[in-house]
Amino acid sequence: MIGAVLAGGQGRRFGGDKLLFRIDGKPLIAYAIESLEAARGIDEVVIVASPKNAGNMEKLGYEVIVDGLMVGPIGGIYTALSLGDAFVVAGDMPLIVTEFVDYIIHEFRKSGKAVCVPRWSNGYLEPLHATYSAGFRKILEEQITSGDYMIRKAIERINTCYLPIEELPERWRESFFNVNRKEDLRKFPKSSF
Ligand SMILES: Nc1nc2c(ncn2[C@@H]2O[C@H](COP(=O)(O)OP(=O)(O)OP(=O)(O)O)[C@@H](O)[C@H]2O)c(=O)[nH]1
Ligand SMILES: [Mg+2]
Repeated sequence: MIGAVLAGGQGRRFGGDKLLFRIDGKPLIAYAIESLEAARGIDEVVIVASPKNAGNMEKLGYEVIVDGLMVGPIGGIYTALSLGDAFVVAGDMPLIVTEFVDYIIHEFRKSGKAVCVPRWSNGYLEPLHATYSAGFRKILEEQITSGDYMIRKAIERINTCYLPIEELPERWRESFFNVNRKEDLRKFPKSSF
């Protein structure tokens, strides 16, 4: 299983180059990469970058695959699945809990379903902290071709393994924390900002 870290955003709310912004000397995206590298269920981590970000991401020394679609996260997932089954996260999630990642991969394999995604009791999904089978690429392709870029809709079209978040260990929830604005860095415990 591939670990895919999406890096095709523009960081508009943050104000540019969010994923390379250093926290305690380390680029924001490196936190997500290292958490995935530590997961037993993940063999290799790749960065799914926009053509614009690809050069900078390669400089970090990690494997990079270019997202030529640029239609949002759905296109990043689609690109990642060209390499096989993938656990997909956003590059702006620095607090990913490795144990939670392995739990989701385990549930994905056990279920035999095309997607395994955490779900809040209000129905909200966490599609950028989820496992996707390579076969789901076909569904994503149909969805993208139709001009609808909502990942959620593609997921709801198929037989999915939903993981009820409120029933899982509470400490795992910090996995979903993502940095969208500069002030979000204040919530980041390791940061002095
Ligand atoms: N590969 C790929 N990744 C994307 C694309 N759009 C967004 N992402 C990534 O998806 C994740 C979640 O995106 P957002 O939180 O909306 O981040 P963003 O687009 O960088 O920030 P804003 O411009 O402020 O919305 C981030 O890791 C982005 O880099 C895309 O078109 N392709
Ligand atoms: Mg975000």
